[in-house]
Amino acid sequence: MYIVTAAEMRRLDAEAIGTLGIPSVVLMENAGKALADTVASYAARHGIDTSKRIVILAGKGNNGGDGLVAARHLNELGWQIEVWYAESPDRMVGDAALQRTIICRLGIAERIFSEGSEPDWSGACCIVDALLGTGTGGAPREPYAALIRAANASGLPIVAADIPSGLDADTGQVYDPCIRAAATVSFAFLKRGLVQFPGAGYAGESQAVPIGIPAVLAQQGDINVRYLNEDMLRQCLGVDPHLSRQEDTHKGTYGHVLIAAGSRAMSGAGLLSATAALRAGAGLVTWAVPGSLAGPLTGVRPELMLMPLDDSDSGDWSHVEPEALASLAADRNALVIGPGLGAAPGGDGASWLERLWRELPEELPVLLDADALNWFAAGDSVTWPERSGPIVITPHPGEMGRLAGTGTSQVQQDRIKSAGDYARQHGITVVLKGARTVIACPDGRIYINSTGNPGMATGGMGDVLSGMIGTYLAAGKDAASAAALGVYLHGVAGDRAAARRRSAASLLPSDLLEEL
Ligand SMILES: NC(=O)C1=CN([C@@H]2O[C@H](COP(=O)(O)OP(=O)(O)OC[C@H]3O[C@@H](n4cnc5c(N)ncnc54)[C@H](O)[C@@H]3O)[C@@H](O)[C@H]2O)[C@H](O)CC1
Ligand SMILES: [K+]
Repeated sequence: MYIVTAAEMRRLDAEAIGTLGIPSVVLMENAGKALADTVASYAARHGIDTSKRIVILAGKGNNGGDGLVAARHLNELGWQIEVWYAESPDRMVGDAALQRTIICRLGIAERIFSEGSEPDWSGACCIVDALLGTGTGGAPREPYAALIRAANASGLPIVAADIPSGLDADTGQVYDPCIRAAATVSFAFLKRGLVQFPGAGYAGESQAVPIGIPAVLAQQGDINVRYLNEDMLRQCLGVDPHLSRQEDTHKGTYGHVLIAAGSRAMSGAGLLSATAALRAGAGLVTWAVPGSLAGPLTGVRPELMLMPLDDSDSGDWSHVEPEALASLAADRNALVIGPGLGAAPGGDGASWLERLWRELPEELPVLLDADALNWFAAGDSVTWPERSGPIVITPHPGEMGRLAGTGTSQVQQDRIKSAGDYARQHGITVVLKGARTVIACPDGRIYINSTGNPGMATGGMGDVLSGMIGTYLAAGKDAASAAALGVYLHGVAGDRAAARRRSAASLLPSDLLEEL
């Protein structure tokens, strides 16, 4: 499923009309009919009393035109319709003006909004928001803003056409005000703003509906952001989300993961990551730890191979030589480094990592997480080493902000762009964690995850994810597939664990290990 920006949508729209010759009014008809169908199915599913009026809020652009088509189809169902224009409908042009003429001829009730005259919400059962769509720029101006505020204050369920009015279609940022929709029907393709927060929270249940723009246009048109679900994993990435195994395989088939993680205060981070690697299906997992921790950790997880590295009794990585870790990596299939490492060796973790790069096998896939990212970000160099093996990083927004030198809030303002730009510029795979994790590949492909829940916002969840992706890298999957598979299944495990506990709040990373 493709996810587009407003500009990409306009381009595809223009190609469908100009190159393929599909009349624009046909697209509008399909959009409006899909909007009416969504309203009807929403009303049926939620037991809405449709003997009351449906208020259709229409702007003067084509989004308003879609609303008028929906008004006509809902009128056909025998529902009471009242169209409220944000501004004089005489200002409508083209297809939208045509729809308005039809509405007039049908005698459907229409009013123009102004201060002091607003819909009688008490007589209404739901609202259709067809005020502003992808042709909008900036915060809604008056009188659109007042109408949006009034609609939100009505307490009625709102079904939005294409995007909730007031949402930035490209970034997921919301202007003040923004429609709080119960459902959003997005035409042809999902818009980026619907799958990134806070926008995703304003869109309610969102879905894309076909309106006659062939998907092949998106395929040919360099649209490289996709929604990550099982179909996408199978069809685009060629991976089996159920991880079925061939009979004729052995532990070597599934790879040997080396996890470099944990320090005295955060040994659990390493244990979670290494256990997740096992549960994700690794053939073998070696957990490298500062030597003075090895005693108490021996046997805590019998399947793990524990490899103590000389730490001069520090209990952390400050005195572990990178060359000692690199020598362990020699016959392993992937390295995960970062969870719970603690303070940087000699206060200069970047130099430590540089020494590590020099000694690591050139083709070994490496995943860097947590403290390893902070060590790198604190260094002078902003370039990642050139290696034949892939590099995957799994930052949360704070770590991403430090790496990119921009700060957390800038990252969050446009997560897709932040992760995408960094991946392309540095030639590495970026997993930007958070609600709707973004996976960005060096070749420009981007996947937005569809699984997971807010119960996963708790310390240790990232450690589980890094171990899982490490396993898929060790099993020979390319970086994009390993990252996408790990992120997707991590979310599925979180969703199952939350359902089993009947509580997201009480979810622990260890619960996910049981679900894997
Ligand atoms: N995707 C498709 O192929 C189809 C999409 N359709 C619908 O068309 C809209 C986009 O229509 P457009 O006319 O370009 O823009 P809008 O309806 O979003 O309205 C823009 C309208 O509002 C004015 N305006 C701009 N910014 C503001 C603002 N901040 N505040 C107030 N007013 C603003 C501007 O002057 C315009 O007049 C898309 O979302 C779909 O719903 C087609 O119907 C079917 C094909
Ligand atoms: K809208």
